[in-house]
Amino acid sequence: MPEANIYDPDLLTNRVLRGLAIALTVLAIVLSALNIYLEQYSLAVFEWGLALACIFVYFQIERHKLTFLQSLIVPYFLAIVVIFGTVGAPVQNGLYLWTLILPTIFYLLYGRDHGFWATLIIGVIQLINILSKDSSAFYEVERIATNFALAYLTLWVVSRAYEINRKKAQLALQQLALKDSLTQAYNRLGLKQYFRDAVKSSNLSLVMLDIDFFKKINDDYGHEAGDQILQQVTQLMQKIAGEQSVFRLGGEEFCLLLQMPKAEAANIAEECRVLVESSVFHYKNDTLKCTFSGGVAGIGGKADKDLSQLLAEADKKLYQAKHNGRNQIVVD
Ligand SMILES: Nc1nc2c(ncn2[C@@H]2O[C@H](COP(=O)(O)OP(=O)(O)OP(=O)(O)O)[C@@H](O)[C@H]2O)c(=O)[nH]1
Repeated sequence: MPEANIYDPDLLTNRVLRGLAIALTVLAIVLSALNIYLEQYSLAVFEWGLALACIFVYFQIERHKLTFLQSLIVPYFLAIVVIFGTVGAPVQNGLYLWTLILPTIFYLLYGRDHGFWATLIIGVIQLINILSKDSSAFYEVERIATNFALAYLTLWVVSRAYEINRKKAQLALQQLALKDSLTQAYNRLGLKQYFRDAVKSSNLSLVMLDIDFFKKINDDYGHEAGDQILQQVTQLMQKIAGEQSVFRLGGEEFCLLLQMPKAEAANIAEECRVLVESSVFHYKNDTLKCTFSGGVAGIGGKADKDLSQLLAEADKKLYQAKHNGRNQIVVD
């Protein structure tokens, strides 16, 4: 199942970036004013650059137009300002301490792998930076470097652990939202997400399926028996079509979304139909039988239909299958 795009403006990463852009704009303007006062003009120029970059990124997020490359501007600009600031300023200014916020920012915004490499490279540069300074009667740069390295490593480990667990929790929640709780098949929302990605490939087919006389199963054996049939029919279809391809639309209605031409999709649906028809379902001391009907619709060479058109077309064929006596798949 595809994941949501991380540059979706409503996602946590974008909110973090927006907050960072606002905070850094204010901070960069204040610090640049201070640096102009202290006659550190080159640093002030960098800080003005950072403020402008933050304003640009903020408006890109607001306009829902931020690209991945643009999202890199603020954190990397900040890292460059901190690195150059450390090079230019005496170590007792403590400017290098700003390096400590970078692991959290990189892990939160770009995830585990990007976070790891950015944290490693920036950490090594800053350590060399600090060690290249001269010690004085009041401080030893080796001690500063050791304390910096330890604090940086601690924040690195915490940021990494946090990001790994946040990602796991996010994926678990996404899965929960996309799945039907009774059958564990993907639900309508899952279908929409899957379709959005699958539609890029040609030869996409959708089979709409509906269990025959399901109301009678409920009436004769009870709702619990009906629930069990829904679960077992799902498993049988997943066995043939694959877990990713089976969606429960609601009630006793399912669909299969298959990346193949209509004729092949009809064969898969027919295999499912034969398997369900030949299966015996057990509920307490009863043995039950059931069948389903299906209608197949397909997308041609280019993506010429949207999901609702495809569903409507498959639904029409399903209606024909019901009308023709049920327990069959209608393609044309
Ligand atoms: N057990 C169970 N029943 C459900 C669930 N959702 C919907 N139903 C029942 O499914 C039945 C659907 O009945 P109908 O729409 O009349 O369809 P049918 O009896 O299958 O008849 P045809 O589709 O025309 O073959 C209704 O009785 C619903 O109460 C569910 O989650 N569990």
